[in-house]
Amino acid sequence: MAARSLSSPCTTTILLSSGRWRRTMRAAAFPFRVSCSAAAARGTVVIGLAADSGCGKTTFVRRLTSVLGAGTAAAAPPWGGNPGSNTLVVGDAATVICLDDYHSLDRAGRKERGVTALDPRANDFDLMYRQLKAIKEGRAVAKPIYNHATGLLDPPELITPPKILVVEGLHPMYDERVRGLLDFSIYLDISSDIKFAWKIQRDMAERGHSLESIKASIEARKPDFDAYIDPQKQYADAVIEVLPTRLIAAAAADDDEGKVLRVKLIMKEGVEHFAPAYLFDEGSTISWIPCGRKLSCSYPGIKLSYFPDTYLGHEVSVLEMDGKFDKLDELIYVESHLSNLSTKYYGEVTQQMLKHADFPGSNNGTGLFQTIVGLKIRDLYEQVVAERVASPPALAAVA
Ligand SMILES: Nc1ncnc2c1ncn2[C@@H]1O[C@H](COP(=O)(O)OP(=O)(O)O)[C@@H](O)[C@H]1O
Ligand SMILES: O=C(COP(=O)(O)O)[C@H](O)[C@H](O)COP(=O)(O)O
Repeated sequence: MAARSLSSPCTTTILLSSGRWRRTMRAAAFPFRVSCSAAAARGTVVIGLAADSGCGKTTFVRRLTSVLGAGTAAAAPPWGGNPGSNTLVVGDAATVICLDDYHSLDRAGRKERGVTALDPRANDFDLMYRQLKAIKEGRAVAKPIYNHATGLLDPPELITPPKILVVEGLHPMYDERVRGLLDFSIYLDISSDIKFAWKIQRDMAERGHSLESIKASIEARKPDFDAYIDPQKQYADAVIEVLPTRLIAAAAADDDEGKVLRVKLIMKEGVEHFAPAYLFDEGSTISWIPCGRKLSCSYPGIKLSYFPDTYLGHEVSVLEMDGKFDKLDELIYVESHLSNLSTKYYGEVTQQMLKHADFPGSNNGTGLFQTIVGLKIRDLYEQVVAERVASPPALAAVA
């Protein structure tokens, strides 16, 4: 079959995964010569998104790819790919890979050994590191696929270096070497009761699991979550923490099944290319109830806060929103009091939120802060590229 070039100008070698895949690759091969774009040759910017299962990674990724891929094709699986692929390609702007693809044990293997998917022994961090490093340096890789439908490891798929690579999953910040490749990292910290409500609703509705089996799986995973997933938040540049509301008395809030949320955007100070967003006055401590003539609020209202704090030993700025919006278009009133949003035009946050009003969390701080983080990531990428254009890396670094 004739070789096809995906794009020009630079041809790369493919970094294969294990010997097992090497054999599969020879048989199936990829019917094209692999190339990378000039932007990728300058180095891919790598973003890590960590959270436990059912904590909203997929939902965040949908908002993020909308911001990053504006004006390009909608996110789609790789060209000619495996239907079991977990990868999303957003034109040449961004690619999102799921780190579940680096499970070294399939579902049966985990069962046999009595380990969960959260246990590092069920994951191949050496391969994860080698392949992410290769992509960051502008080389394509043949990444394995973990098929969530079958629980098996499928033949690999080709990942060419995008401008922005988002790696989402359970462990993007667990391995020191992988962590060192991240240009920016986010952790979604969802308090237990809310996480359980989200996961139960998703796994029953979309995955056909029974309530009992979901509860059993949550219990079985808890020790590994505490040991291997939760500690990653100390490394995150931004943490989105989702907590029960403080606007309603605890008992009444429980009855409401966590429908009103208090959400914190915890932003590390001193991170290169990342200037934390703020409310009214940078560095000050503010508490603001915006409800009134310009913002409609039904019970229990909305409270926004902004303050400096320390988080796991780091200086941070925190934006907090408790409550929910009644009318999303009125969010512009709140947006106009926020600064350092990295928007390209007035009202871009509100426009993004309106565009995806049907996504979960669009009426509260989860959607608002995910959108803001998405804009900050776009801005970080643009700053990195501007710097590289001004001072290109040595050719040896990307060869
Ligand atoms: N901000 C949110 N508010 C309410 N429900 C949410 C929110 N984010 C996610 N969910 C729900 O939680 C479930 C899991 O979300 P998902 O994005 O699939 O998580 P993950 O990819 O981390 O497993 C989905 O059913 C989704 O609707
Ligand atoms: O923890 C996760 C990630 O899931 P999510 O996509 O919810 O973050 C899954 O349990 C494992 O990857 C195993 O998958 P399975 O249980 O399907 O074999």
